[in-house]
Amino acid sequence: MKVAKFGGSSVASAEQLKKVACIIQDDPARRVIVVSAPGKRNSEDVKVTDLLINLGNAYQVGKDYQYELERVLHRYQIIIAGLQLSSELVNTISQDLVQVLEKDYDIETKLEAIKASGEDSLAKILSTYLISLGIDARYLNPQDAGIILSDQPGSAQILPESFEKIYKLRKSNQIFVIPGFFGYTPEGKLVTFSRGGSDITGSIVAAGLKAELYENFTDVDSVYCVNPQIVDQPKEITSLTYKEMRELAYGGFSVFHAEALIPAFKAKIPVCIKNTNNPNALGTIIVSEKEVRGNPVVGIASDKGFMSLYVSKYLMNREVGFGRRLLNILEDEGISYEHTPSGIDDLSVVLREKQMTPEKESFVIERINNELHPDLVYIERGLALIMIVGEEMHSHIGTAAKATQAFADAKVNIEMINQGSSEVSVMFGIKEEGVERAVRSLYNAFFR
Ligand SMILES: Nc1ncnc2c1ncn2[C@@H]1O[C@H](COP(=O)(O)OP(=O)(O)O)[C@@H](O)[C@H]1O
Ligand SMILES: N[C@@H](CC(=O)OP(=O)(O)O)C(=O)O
Repeated sequence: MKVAKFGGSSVASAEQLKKVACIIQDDPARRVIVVSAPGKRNSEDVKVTDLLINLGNAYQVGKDYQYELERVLHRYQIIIAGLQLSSELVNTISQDLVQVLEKDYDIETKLEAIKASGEDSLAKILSTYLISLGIDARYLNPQDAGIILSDQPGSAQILPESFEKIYKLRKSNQIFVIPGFFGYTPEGKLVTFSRGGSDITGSIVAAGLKAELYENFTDVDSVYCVNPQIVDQPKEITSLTYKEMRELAYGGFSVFHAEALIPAFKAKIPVCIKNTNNPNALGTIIVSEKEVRGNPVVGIASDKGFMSLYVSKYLMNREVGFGRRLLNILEDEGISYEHTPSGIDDLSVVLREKQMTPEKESFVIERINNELHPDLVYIERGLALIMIVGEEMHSHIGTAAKATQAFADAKVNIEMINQGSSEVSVMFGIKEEGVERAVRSLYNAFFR
């Protein structure tokens, strides 16, 4: 049994959904299908999830939301017409959405339900289409599938009791179409994962079903060793380990959600990234262990939007509890941190920039000054992280030297370096404006 997840680009139009139906029909083992909401049809287009967020925002501020509602419904209308399905389906979807808007939910749950309706409606459209082709398919709500999540709206996490429930779906011979991106708390409240979270649903369902394979269909032939938007036609990665993919996804390989690997990894389910527009291409397979490749670096990931909180105090190394008290101040503000490169008398805390609003920033700085009495404290915004990743790095001499030379060649200053103790990755912090130059130079050093 295989679980196939189709991302937003794969379900963006009737033409794409026809390809999806062919892929499902091509392999009888593809028994559970997870779908995203319709994504962009071209670079100027808007994802349905973003249209729904606009609709929710209009509703929340008490604005007339008819325009936003029409834009969402129009996307479904053209898909439904293109698949030659009854226009009744548009009415049902429209009624469902209006019902969510009118229901007596608290505002947070309502916004979550509006956001999740993109996946839900698309799953209904695809299952209806598959039935029209004579396939024994059925829409399955995540609650009925057994997807039970923690009560963290917008960043929910799977609860362990889910997996046993999902396993029961094996009994059926029908093809299930499950909407991705959301689930329910044990109390029955709808909650979503973070953005891009349909990948997580697919991984959870594959783990629960103990599937032989989790196929993740997207719009590229494989995972490339570097973002194809930065380097033209980069080398394809045929196989990589869960650990490598986890690091690369975290580092900015947006092709797969950074949190999506854990369920598949724990259940030892191989993951394959494939192209809906070219399903015969081999794709990229993600497994526990792979053969020795010879190149210590498998991929180079980059991401913008970080900042560093720098704190310096003479004899910091001897002050018991300094780090804990600093991190406590961030915890009190609900801020999570990514890395903490440190020296003898100084410590930097690297954070996602959007967490630190200007109000939080002045409050945090004031508390650090009052409670920790540092010699110096400042914030540097506009940072990017670049990660070079590869399981073979630990047995290769000179990888970091080659990387730092590549930064020098690109005339990019390295602000910080962090090598994880597992030696699967080395992370470099630089100013955002140097990212593309540095990534191209690293690509030349390791792959050309
Ligand atoms: N290293 C990489 N390899 C392949 N694709 C990448 C990589 N880094 C970023 N991407 C981007 O990820 C996109 C696919 O992810 P996404 O847009 O989330 O797909 P989907 O619509 O299937 O969910 C690709 O079109 C590509 O531009
Ligand atoms: N539709 C949701 C979830 C998702 O996974 O989408 P996509 O497959 O287009 O990344 C989002 O846009 O965040």
